[in-house]
Amino acid sequence: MIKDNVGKDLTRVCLPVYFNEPISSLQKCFEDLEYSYLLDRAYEHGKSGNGLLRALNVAAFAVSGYASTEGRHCKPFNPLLGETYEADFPEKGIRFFSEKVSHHPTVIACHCEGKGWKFWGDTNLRSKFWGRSIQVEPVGVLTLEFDDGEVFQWSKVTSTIYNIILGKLYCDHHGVMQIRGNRQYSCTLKFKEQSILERNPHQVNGFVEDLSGKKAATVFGKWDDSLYYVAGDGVSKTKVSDPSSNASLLWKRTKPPHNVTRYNLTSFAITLNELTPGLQEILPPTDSRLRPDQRHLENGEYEKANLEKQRLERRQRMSRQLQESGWRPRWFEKQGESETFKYTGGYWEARGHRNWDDCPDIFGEFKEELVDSA
Ligand SMILES: CC(C)CCC[C@@H](C)[C@H]1CC[C@H]2[C@@H]3CC=C4C[C@@H](O)CC[C@]4(C)[C@H]3CC[C@]12C
Repeated sequence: MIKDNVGKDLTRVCLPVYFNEPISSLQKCFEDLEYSYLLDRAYEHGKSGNGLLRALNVAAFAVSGYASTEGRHCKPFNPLLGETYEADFPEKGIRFFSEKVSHHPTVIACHCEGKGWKFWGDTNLRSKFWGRSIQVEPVGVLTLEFDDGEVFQWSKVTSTIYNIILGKLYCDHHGVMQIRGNRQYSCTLKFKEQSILERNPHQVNGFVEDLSGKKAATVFGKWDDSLYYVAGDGVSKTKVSDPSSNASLLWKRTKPPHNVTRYNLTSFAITLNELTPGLQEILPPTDSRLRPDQRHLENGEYEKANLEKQRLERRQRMSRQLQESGWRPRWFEKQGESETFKYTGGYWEARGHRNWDDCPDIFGEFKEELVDSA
C-alpha cells in the first residue's frame, strides 16, 4: 500500500475505508467554526469601539480551529466533485455551506454567515506523503468580513502528520500566521514546531500591532487548549507566558466527550454527519450525509462501506474528463485565476423550495434507506 502511494498527493491516496473517519473534508472544514462565538464577540467589541479586542478574538478564532485535530488519526473522506455540505445551526446563529469545486487539484470552497460577520475561503491542500510523515500545506486565503466593513484575512499554517508507519500517529501545526486587518489592527501568530524533547508542545505565541507597528497586545497559549492575552507592548517575555500573571483568557477548548469513539471526534464533530428524518427530506442529493460509503462506515458496516467506496472511486476517475470538458461548480465561482472561489448565493433559497433539479446525482444507484431506524 505504501509503495503504491509514496510521493502522491494526500487527497489522492487510496486507502481501505478502515483508515477513514466518518466525516468528509467538507464537514471537516466546518469543524473550524466550532468556536464561532468568538466572531460574534469580535463583532460586538468592534461595534462598541474596541478594535483591539475584536482583533484578539479573531486571532483566538483562527487558533481555535486547530483544537479538534488533536488525537485524530483517521483520514476524512475525499468528497466527490460537486459534493456539498450544509450546516444550519440557528442556536449558534450560523449557516455554513461548502462544495468540492475542483478535483484536479482538490479544492474545497466554503461560506459561512453569522451574527454580524461573513467568513469564506477555499483550500487546496498541497501535501506530500514521503513514507514516514506527511506534510500538508494549505494554499488559499480565508476572509472574515464584519458587517461594518472591517476585514481580516489569513492563511493556515503548515501541518505535519508524524509516524505514518511506526509509533503513535499524531499531527502538529507549525509556521507563522499573519492575520491582516484593513483598519487599525493586524496580528502575527507563531505556531512553534514541536521538537522531540519538547515538554510543552502545541505552543502559539504572537502579538497584535496597530498601523504604526506598535504592539498593542501579546497573545500566548496552545492550539489544543487555550489562548490568553496581555494588553500593552509585551513587557518581559517570561512574565507574559505565565498564565498566572495578569493575562486574560480569550478562548478555552471544550472538554472532549466522556465516551470517545475510535475516531476521537469532538462532541461537536460527532453531530456533523447526523441524518435526522426531517433533514433527509430537504437535503440536496449531493450532501455528504447521503454518501453511502461514509454512512456505512458510521454504522460500522466495513464491508459494505469498502464496496461502495471502490464503486465511487471508480466513478470519480471520470471527473478529470468532466472538469476538462468545462464542468462548473454549482454554488461557487471565481473571477480570476488567482482569486478565491466565492459563493454565488441561492442555496438556502433552493432548499426552501426543495428545488434540486439541477443538482447532479453524484452518488448514483444507492437506494437503501439511510436513516437509522433506531
Ligand atoms: C494516512 C492516514 C491513514 C493517516 C493520516 C490521518 C490524519 C491524521 C490526517 C489526514 C488528513 C489530515 C488533515 C488534512 C488537512 C488539514 C488542514 C490543515 O489546515 C490543518 C490540519 C488538517 C485538518 C489535517 C489534520 C490531520 C489529518 C486529519
